[in-house]
Amino acid sequence: MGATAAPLLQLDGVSRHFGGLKVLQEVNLEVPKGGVFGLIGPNGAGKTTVFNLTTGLLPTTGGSIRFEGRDLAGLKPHQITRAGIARTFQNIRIFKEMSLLENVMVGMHAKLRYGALGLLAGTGLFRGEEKRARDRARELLSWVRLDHKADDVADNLSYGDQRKLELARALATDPKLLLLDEPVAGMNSTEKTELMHEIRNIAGRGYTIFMIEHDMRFVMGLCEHIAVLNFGRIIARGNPDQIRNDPQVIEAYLGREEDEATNEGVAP
Ligand SMILES: Nc1ncnc2c1ncn2[C@@H]1O[C@H](COP(=O)(O)OP(=O)(O)OP(=O)(O)O)[C@@H](O)[C@H]1O
Repeated sequence: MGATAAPLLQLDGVSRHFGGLKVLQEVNLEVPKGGVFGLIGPNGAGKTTVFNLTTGLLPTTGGSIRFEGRDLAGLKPHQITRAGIARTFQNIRIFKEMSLLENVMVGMHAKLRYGALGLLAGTGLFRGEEKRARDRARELLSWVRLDHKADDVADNLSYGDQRKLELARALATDPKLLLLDEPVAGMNSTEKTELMHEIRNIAGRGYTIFMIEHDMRFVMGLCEHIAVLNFGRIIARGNPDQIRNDPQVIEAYLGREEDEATNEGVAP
């Protein structure tokens, strides 16, 4: 066997408790550099908590999280963004009264010398930088096929397009690792197919995608690697075929309420 490359993101024995509630217990997870990695699991399994710990929104109760070999403990969210990790949220957080272009430019402030407010005010001094930022924002919007709506107000977007805008804004921080929390929630099947294509292209540009998603067709169609979380523990890791056929995974999904299992079962 050849040497394996160091993972981009590594969770080592990570736990998170809320009072007596052990939401994550000794989670070990390695997200390799490149491609699309999926984290799945029943509702309440602890998936979003993994993202909240990785992005510094919450401290861990135990264990370590490393990004490019660097321990993230104690770093503030904006420092983690600067280190190269960006995310979207399950509940959309865009500025509805701003244009799409402005929303993406706000995402750039972590990297710009003069800050987003200076940019948006457009007051001359930093025009060169502003133009570059606008061009880049337009380019990122084109990656999710929203560039033709760049000057529209974000409030006018469909729910699916709002999710895509969030994705473009996360890319504006120039991340190496992009965390997507349920990217297709609320999308129709045409939008899902388009987004699958767009995420594949983004990964093809060298970004690593780490995605939480309930839509099994989407996960199985897009992810090279999948980990399954159940009651705060990783119960399986592997490629889509291995996950689909893993008895513990089938049990975790089919052992639940019938209506949930029907909507989200592992069989595509
Ligand atoms: N800040 C918090 N304080 C207290 N409990 C929390 C907090 N964040 C999450 N939890 C609890 O942790 C558990 C796991 O939540 P989490 O959102 O990580 O699950 P999930 O797998 O992302 O679920 P879903 O698929 O429904 O989004 C839930 O019981 C939730 O109520």
